[in-house]
Amino acid sequence: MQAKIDALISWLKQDESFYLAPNITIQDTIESGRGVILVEDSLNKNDIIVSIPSSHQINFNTIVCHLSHFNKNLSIPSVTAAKDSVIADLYGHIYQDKGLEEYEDIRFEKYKLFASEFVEGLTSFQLVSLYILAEWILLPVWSNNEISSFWEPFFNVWPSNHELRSIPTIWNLSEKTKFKHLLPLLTDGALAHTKRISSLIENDWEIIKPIIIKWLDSTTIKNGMDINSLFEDYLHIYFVINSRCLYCPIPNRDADIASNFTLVPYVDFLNHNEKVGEFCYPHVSNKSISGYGIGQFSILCGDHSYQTKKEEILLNYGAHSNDFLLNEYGFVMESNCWNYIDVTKFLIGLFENDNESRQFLEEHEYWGDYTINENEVSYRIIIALSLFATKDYRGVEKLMSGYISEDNFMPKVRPILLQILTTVLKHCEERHTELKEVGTLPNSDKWIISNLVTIIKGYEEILKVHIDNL
Ligand SMILES: C[S@@+](CC[C@H](N)C(=O)[O-])C[C@H]1O[C@@H](n2cnc3c(N)ncnc32)[C@H](O)[C@@H]1O
Repeated sequence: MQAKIDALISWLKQDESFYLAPNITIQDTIESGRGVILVEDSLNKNDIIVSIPSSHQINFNTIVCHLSHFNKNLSIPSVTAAKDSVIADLYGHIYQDKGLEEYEDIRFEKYKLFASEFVEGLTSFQLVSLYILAEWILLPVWSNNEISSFWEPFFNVWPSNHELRSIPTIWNLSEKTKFKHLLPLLTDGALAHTKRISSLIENDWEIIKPIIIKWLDSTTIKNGMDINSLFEDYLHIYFVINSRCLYCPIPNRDADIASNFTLVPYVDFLNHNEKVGEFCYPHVSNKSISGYGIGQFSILCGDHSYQTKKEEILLNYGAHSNDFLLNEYGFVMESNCWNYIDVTKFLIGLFENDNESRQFLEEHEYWGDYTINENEVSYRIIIALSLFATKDYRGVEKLMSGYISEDNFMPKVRPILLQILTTVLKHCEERHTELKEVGTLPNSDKWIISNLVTIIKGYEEILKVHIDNL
């Protein structure tokens, strides 16, 4: 890996606006993969840790610039206008180094399929995954390994399939996974999340698949590649993007919030910490020194300064529960204050034969979305249980409006809540035992099972706190 990281840094140094603090390095561990650590001196508030030029980021904007080098008909004026000479120079150097003539680059042929209207209609996820599939997986086959992508040093430091194997959507959608049997062992919250991402991924695949089929049909020597193997590659690429992308406004993509991201080498080595607002923070300078792209992306030191050698430099990815982290990034935290339990299924069951109460809660927008975290049982639960316990519609309306306190209802709510929490805890304990058993089976993957056990333990801790307090 060190050689690949050295190659990445040399590649980044091609652009003189690249900056890397001299006192940091990458360490690679089994627990969290690559991460950034301090090697000497200190890093203090607002110190720049790393700063990456536009030219070396992958996003909707830079991809369109690269594609338009190969496809002169592809033009999105606000994006492509400024880049022509810069990108032409860049490819000029690449061909010179390889001793190739420009016409020998197969991409002039293959990228004709990128019509302007088609590209403009894509989301960032669709374009970025399609482009990476072409540059990373297809280009070596198309060119018989003679042409490598400009982005190759970046691709080379991305996680392998094996490193991303704890992501449930991969168990759900891959034909090659060995972990489908683990899907029923997910919590309800995690499984709902898996289904949501799965349908997004399948939807995106349907949009980009016609292009991939045309590419396949026009490729004579396929080296065993077919649409199914490319789906597996796409799935891998999707989660490389998903687990490494950084929020950043992308001009012309503002209608779709999920399209506002960029992939930033080296910055994407920063691992997550649950504390919000304490660690590093990003800064995007709109001035695009490279002449194209969305701007220089920098990471600066936050309130937490670094004085100790080997201390890991961390970033907060957001206030995410373990169910979320597992689904989006394929890891969990031993202790995570953002964990919560969705107990909607258990509460809704109470109203099975009580349409009037259900309707009342629906009308007042208190039906469903019942959650508990380590600090509180949500107010929605208290409202629903107050109604269930008393059928006092007027009283509950006053409670909703804040005219009376929940203390009026708690004597009746408490025993029902206790019963629900005890039932949920029993379910968790059974699941915990089941996971331990699955973990002892030959060929079980200890790391994935331990991730699932950590999620259940987090649930048990939340439940026990509230059961003890009731
Ligand atoms: C943005 S990347 C960070 C760099 C990554 N470790 C690598 O090897 O390239 C996000 C990925 O890092 C890993 N990761 C991040 N924070 C972690 C943490 N606190 N514990 C374990 N793994 C973590 C997860 O695999 C996640 O998908």
